[in-house]
Amino acid sequence: MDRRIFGLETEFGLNYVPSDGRRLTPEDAARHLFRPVVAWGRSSNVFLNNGSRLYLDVGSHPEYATAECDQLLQLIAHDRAGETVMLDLVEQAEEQLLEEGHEGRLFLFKNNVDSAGNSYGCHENYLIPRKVEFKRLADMLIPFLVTRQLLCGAGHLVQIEDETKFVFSQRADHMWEGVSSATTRSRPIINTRDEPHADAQYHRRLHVIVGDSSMSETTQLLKIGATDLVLRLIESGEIYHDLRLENPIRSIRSISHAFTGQTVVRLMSGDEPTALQLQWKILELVKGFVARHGAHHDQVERVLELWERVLVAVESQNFSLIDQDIDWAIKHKLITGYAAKNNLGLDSHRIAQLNLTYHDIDPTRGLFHLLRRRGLASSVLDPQAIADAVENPPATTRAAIRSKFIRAARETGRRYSTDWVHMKYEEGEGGVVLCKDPFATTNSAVDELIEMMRRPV
Ligand SMILES: Nc1ncnc2c1ncn2[C@@H]1O[C@H](COP(=O)(O)OP(=O)(O)OP(=O)(O)O)[C@@H](O)[C@H]1O
Ligand SMILES: [Mg+2]
Repeated sequence: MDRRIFGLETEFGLNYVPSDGRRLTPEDAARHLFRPVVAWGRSSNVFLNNGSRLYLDVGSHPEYATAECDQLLQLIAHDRAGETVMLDLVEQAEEQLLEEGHEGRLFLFKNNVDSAGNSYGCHENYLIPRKVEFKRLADMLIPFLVTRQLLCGAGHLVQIEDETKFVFSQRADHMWEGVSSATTRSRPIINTRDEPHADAQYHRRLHVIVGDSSMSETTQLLKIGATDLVLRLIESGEIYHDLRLENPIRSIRSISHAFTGQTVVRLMSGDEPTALQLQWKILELVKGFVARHGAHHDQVERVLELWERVLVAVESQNFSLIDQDIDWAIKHKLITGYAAKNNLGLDSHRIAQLNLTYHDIDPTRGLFHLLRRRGLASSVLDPQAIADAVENPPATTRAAIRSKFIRAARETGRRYSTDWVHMKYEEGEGGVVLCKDPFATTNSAVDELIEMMRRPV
């Protein structure tokens, strides 16, 4: 697939810390956070002008799902825009709370585990051709996803047999199955719920729920860029080695916990490569594929260079090669440096605090953002691209149609509703348009609805 639709869903951790001793339950804090959203859209589940979806499910983890994107940097910009949207809500909520006599701060974390041990996700969505047999795709993709934590884990602290250890991944300990249709009860690596948000005859939406959220744009680039390349290789139908794992869930955990890349993973074929060897093998296959077919976008070389550099860094245990680029390595340097300087064990409360504050999305408070300002963490985007993505949809996908529709409805004050594929005008003669093609940027039937809205009822 030459052009692919991508979307990223991020659930945030939320914490309210009162300075007047008056606590709020997480649900209450989330409700306060979403008050302006409900005022704007009469619901806690809305689509914004930039084509994204902002919502609060049951519970207290606000979610931002990017609009459909078809380019890597565009996707990263739209994901970062979600942080800006959330920060704006935090500011409004804190003011409102103060007016009601609550003095305190709201914290939002782009991480995957809260202090009570609950996990929440960062889901990746990839449009794939229906004709690729799903079982074959999953068989090939899962070995990559299980070992992908070497490339893009967010780093975490886990207690293993009385010892607190630094591990690769936040999500690894919270995955329970390889492939299934559930997302919460039994968390699978790949979710098979078949909702393509596109023409089901030709397309599927692959829903990957195993990934850690990324603070670093560079890590995000590698995470999505490498996965897209592996998907292209699978989609091509070219020969691929049988790398099926005997026990993906056992492997994902042991790889994360060992934090060496040297964990042996048993394959169904009987082979026993290490996690690193598996990654080298997949990188070699992808490089061969790119050499034969050429790069399909201008970031491919950058993705391959980063991918290789991470594997060299893990193999040589020389993390300085990647400690400005990859979340786990940036965080590992921060934590081990601080622990050594202050003579603290990894089980110390202050170290746990660093592990959390790394993910605080507030640019003045969050440790990742602090490191970036000091030149100790790289980025890939021009900040203007993020500001643009807060206001505007990707111009190259269906999000442009949705955005135009929402703007017109709000300008005219008409009643409307939308989801990923439907645009519905709910007044007068009204009507609903199904926009099945996620690559389309215009739709004449939607334009007619807009015309209708502009006419007096
Ligand atoms: N045809 C498509 N192919 C791939 N991704 C798509 C397509 N259409 C929309 N998306 C993306 O899929 C994501 C859907 O997010 P949403 O949160 O609505 O997902 P969901 O599957 O309904 O999950 P849940 O409601 O359980 O969180 C968005 O990021 C969106 O941009
Ligand atoms: Mg979602």
